[in-house]
Amino acid sequence: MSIPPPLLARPPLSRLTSRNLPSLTQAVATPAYDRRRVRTGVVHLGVGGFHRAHQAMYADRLMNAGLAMDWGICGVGVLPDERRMRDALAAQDGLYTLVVKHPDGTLEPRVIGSIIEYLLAPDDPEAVVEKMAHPDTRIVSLTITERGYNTDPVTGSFDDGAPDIRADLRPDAVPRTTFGLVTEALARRRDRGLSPFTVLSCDNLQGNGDVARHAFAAFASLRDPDLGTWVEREVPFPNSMVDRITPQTTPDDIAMLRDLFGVADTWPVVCEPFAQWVIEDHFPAGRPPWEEVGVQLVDDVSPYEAMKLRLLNGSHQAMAYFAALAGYQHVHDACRDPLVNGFLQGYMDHEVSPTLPAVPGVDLEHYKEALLERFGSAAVADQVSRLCAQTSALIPKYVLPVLRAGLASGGEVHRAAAIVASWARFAEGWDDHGRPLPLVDRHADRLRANAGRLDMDPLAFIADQSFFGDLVDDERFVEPYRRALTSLREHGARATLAALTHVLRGADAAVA
Ligand SMILES: NC(=O)c1ccc[n+]([C@@H]2O[C@H](COP(=O)([O-])OP(=O)(O)OC[C@H]3O[C@@H](n4cnc5c(N)ncnc54)[C@H](O)[C@@H]3O)[C@@H](O)[C@H]2O)c1
Ligand SMILES: O=P(O)(O)OC[C@@H](O)[C@@H](O)[C@H](O)[C@H](O)CO
Repeated sequence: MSIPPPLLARPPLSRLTSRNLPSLTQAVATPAYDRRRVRTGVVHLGVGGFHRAHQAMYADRLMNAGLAMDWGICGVGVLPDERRMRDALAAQDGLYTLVVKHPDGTLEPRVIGSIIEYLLAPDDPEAVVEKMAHPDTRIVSLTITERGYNTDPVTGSFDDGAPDIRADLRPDAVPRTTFGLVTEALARRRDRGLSPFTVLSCDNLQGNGDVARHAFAAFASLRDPDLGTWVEREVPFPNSMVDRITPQTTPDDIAMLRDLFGVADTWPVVCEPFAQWVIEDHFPAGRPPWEEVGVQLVDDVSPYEAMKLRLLNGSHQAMAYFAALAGYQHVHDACRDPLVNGFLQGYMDHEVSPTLPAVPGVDLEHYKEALLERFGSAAVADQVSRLCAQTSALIPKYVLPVLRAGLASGGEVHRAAAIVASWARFAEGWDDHGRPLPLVDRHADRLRANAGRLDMDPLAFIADQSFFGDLVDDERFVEPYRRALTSLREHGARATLAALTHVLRGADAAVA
């Protein structure tokens, strides 16, 4: 672990490349293995911050232990925006720095070497398809975000009407989407008599492997019904739970690495110390020995997923809009506000926990305490704006299942209703100080239009069935939602949290 700032002397500056690795200061860990010996076994779609802080880090750990040299990663960018990542990695021989930020301010930089190739699908889709079709490729993994699966948030059905999907389904289409690319590779493997690769989803979705199976089989069936049946039957799609808070890289992170450690890296990644990966052990084509580096291989990942998605990601949603409305930029600042902190604790204890199954080997009370500590890390400085982005794909997955379970069991739902109200208020576009709040969401126009009608109809936001199904018909949800929304609009986020705390204190005590 490296010395926290201030360092004794400013180290000389080196551009991050293979050739410059020996000249980096010892405070920066570098690959202990010969990268020229690493062979590609995994193709990964969606090389964002998280993949580089998590799966690629585990692969690097294995290689540093002299294991899994044939499980190197070929990164793939599916969207044209990924040209920036391609260029950044290409200029650095695929290397980048992962900086673990400890709560005491200690910084732990490590150069990760496990991504040995990178292909940009919009530039060369054929190369991407052939890479996946190659016999050495045994796993195709994904972090393409929740909306990347093209599934309806309420019904879960595959959105085959999306323009890019329709284009990829045309006869003789040159594949452009994840579905087009992966399905073409699978079809070629089948036609060549090769066994399929395992598709490993690492996105935050309950049953992410099942969701992926459903989406890929649906796409393949639309292309060719026999292929759809083959995908459904033959392609393994293990579920996995992934966890490591990975904020967006900021210019300050780049400057910190340059000034304190002498590394000129155009796109490092920063993250918290905690990392967890729980995977269903279903890899007929083989897998890296992940258990050697702390990954949990289990028969059934669903309890771990439910715990993580509802407690961690759900609490992120519980905090995000209240925090943004109150004017907080960073998660740790919001979490240190006793009103936000108390709201999160109440939500976790009284609304989420009763919906969770027992999780093997996990003490839930300890897990929840640790979460609040993780959120509270000023060193990590996670962005509230990150948690508020693309959340029409998140609220239905993390919060509404808790709300529905509470309604079904006659349990407490006031806080879940207030979270939905905070989202509606956020979508109106202004914080409590009158500053604009950007709405970064694939469905921004629709959400804004729904929120724009709240003056005339307080239920306009939750009447949209594509996000909320029939919840608007349940008065046990509507009544606390309406009250929270009115309070948010008239008194603001903090006053609403204070009022909720006051009102719910009695209810919580009665249940306890
Ligand atoms: N950041 C975290 O703390 C974290 C932790 C656990 C899990 N995750 C999971 O990882 C995902 C990515 O997070 P990130 O922090 O790396 O975000 P990011 O913005 O850094 O990267 C997102 C990646 O997904 C790709 N992508 C987006 N939409 C796509 C689509 N329709 N088709 C193909 N590729 C698409 C982007 O091109 C990019 O490579 C999250 O959505 C979540 O499911 C993130
Ligand atoms: O990544 P998303 O968009 O699914 O959700 C936002 C955050 O809740 C998420 O990235 C967490 O930081 C992460 O899941 C922690 O492991």
